[in-house]
Amino acid sequence: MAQKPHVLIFPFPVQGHINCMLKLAELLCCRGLHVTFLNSHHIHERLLCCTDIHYHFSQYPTFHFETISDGLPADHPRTGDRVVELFHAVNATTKPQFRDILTGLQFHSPNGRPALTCIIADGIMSFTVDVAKELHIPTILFRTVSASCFWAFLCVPKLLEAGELPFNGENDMDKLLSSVPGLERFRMRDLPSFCRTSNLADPGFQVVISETLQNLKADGLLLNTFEDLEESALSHIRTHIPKLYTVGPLHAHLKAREASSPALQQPSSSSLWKEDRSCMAWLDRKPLNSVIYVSFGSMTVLTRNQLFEFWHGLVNSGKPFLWVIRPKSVNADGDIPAELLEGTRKRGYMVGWAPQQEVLAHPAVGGFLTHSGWNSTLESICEGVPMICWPFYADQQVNSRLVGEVWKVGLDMKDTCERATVEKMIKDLMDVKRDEFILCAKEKAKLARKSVEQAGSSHCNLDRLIDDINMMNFAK
Ligand SMILES: O=c1ccn([C@@H]2O[C@H](COP(=O)(O)OP(=O)(O)O[C@H]3O[C@H](CO)[C@@H](O)[C@H](O)[C@H]3O)[C@@H](O)[C@H]2O)c(=O)[nH]1
Ligand SMILES: C[C@H]1CC[C@@H]2C(C(=O)O)=CO[C@@H](O)[C@@H]21
Repeated sequence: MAQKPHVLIFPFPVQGHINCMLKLAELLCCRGLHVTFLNSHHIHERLLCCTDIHYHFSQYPTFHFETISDGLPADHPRTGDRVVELFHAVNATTKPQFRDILTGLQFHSPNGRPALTCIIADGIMSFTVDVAKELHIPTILFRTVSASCFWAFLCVPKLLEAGELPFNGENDMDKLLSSVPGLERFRMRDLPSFCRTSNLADPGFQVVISETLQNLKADGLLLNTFEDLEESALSHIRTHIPKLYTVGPLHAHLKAREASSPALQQPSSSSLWKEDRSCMAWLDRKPLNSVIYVSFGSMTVLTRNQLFEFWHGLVNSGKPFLWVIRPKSVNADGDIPAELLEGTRKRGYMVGWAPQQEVLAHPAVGGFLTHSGWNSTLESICEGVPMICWPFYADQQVNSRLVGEVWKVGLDMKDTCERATVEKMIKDLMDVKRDEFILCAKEKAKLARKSVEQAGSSHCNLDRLIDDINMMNFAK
């Protein structure tokens, strides 16, 4: 009998990409596939120190970790404002090492793993396709952003042709885009932050656009979304990439799988910071739907002014709040006004990192003030928790527009965090307009659950992906 396929999964080395690609890895292992998960040394050390990931994955004899350099020194902050440095380092250092690793895995390895069948690599590292092609290994790319964001990136050449880009200052920020199908509900303000430059040679802009166009060369594209959520963007993408697999929300997909297989362990954390679980006991003492949960993800950095505007807004809203302030995520020190300390002592709770999925599932949580990272957005949708969005960078500007304007499951606070706005939006989300948001949020949560159940679209698409990988294995 033929051996099971062997897939190399290779994420871009940041938290938001690791989380969903590990879930995919686990889903493939559940189906008996061999998976080698290629982490940066830096990420891997952090996972080992903050989680029980090794123990968790030891339940899958077909799973293996390998590591590679990300090219940056250990003390580099790897934050969103410095992501271009990470791109350059990966290209200069990781890319040549990747070729060596792939060559090593091309044939049966001494520890019994079969030769590689295919690669599932992060779509922001399209060099993987070129290296794999040289070795005749098929590659499916996994882009970890929303389909809508991916579509917006794909449309950039058309937006340039039509003169809607490049960005020409703050004037046209609120005009609806009109030249490209599928972007009718988006303004310049809602395009990925990398588009906010008049310099077409800007390194951030260059990287994401050229990477997106390179994605068309792969043998398929995986997205962490589901058909009912982003129908329009998906149908447009399919005109360029017919082999498209929507298998999300991956965290819910894995949860559903685990619920139906009692032998499997509960999901494991893949956090790069130690989760402070004391917030769960704090939530247990709060009334139903009363708490606003605040987190800006793993890459956002706040100025002192932004920190204090949010803080005043939260305290002035009068609502209990649970706020994740990641270590080293605020560019500020100095004194804290007494009224903020007092308001926090009465109603607030702060942690350095939280078990976010559990927090969002807690009955006391009534709203989420988020940076609109795609994982956070999907996690909130799955729990039916309405959002206030304050996008920081990259795809987040697109996601927050989806939340506020397309799905109507919350409010888009984009480009301001003035304290009065924060206070008003919290009151609107938690009280004044709560019913309308909850109605839409519950509906989306239902659709998300349906997509990952037996016969749901994401469930079927995962089957199709595995069938296609099996075909690649036979053709090897
Ligand atoms: O206290 C916390 C805060 C976050 N998380 C988890 O960390 C992940 C954060 O991911 P995401 O919400 O996507 O944000 P980023 O960390 O900022 O992720 C990067 O990757 C995402 C996927 O491409 C992009 O959408 C973002 O813009 C990009 O910054 C989520 O799974 C959260 O559950 C925790 O477990 N505990
Ligand atoms: C690290 C960030 C820059 C590009 C990546 C991305 C993408 O388009 O794939 C969007 O936001 C972040 O997840 C990534």
